[in-house]
Amino acid sequence: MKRIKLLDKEFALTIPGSDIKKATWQMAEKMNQDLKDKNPLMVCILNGSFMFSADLLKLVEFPCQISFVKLASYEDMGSTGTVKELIGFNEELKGRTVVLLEDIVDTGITVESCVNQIKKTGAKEVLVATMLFKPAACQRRINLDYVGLEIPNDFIVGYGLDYNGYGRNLPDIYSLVK
Ligand SMILES: O=P(O)(O)OC[C@H]1O[C@H](OP(=O)(O)OP(=O)(O)O)[C@H](O)[C@@H]1O
Ligand SMILES: Nc1nc2[nH]cnc2c(=O)[nH]1
Repeated sequence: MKRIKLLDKEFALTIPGSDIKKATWQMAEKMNQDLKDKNPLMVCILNGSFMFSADLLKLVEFPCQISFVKLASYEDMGSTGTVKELIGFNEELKGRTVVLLEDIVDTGITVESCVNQIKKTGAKEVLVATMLFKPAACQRRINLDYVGLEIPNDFIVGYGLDYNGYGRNLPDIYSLVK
């Protein structure tokens, strides 16, 4: 099993990029059926979702607008429990179908906070797409409309996810070696 070192921590390859690619195709296929007449606003939640959003959005075949928000709740290797909004929405969301694009739903705190905020704007519906989901870590009752891969409750890096800013560019996903 391939291993890498980022700062003081060691990580082992657990999800190859080929598995991520396959899951992305499957999500896009479902979205192409569900969203073709909805003219959605696709919202990439920065930073982590930049790679997933770019790969997914190249595969969508329906008309859509694309925007970005920047939220942060994770520090070092754990959730702080609060979501900081670093860059917010500037679009009119009233009456729109909004699709949030996340790299990972872990505790669910980030996505829950974002969905609640958008609902208050009068959006018609808010859908959530996440490449990765940790069911064993999730502390919130949230509806996930599109899930790429369910994963164990381990700290991971790669494909947008970082350890103190490092590792986001890796095309595969690596798990912390304890
Ligand atoms: O379900 P949760 O426990 O809320 O965790 C999920 C969030 O954690 C990561 O963001 P992070 O706060 O690390 O910011 P980043 O995207 O800039 O890395 C990830 O991109 C999600 O937005
Ligand atoms: N890097 C990283 N960020 C996260 N944000 C929420 N869960 C994780 C995780 O497992 N790894």
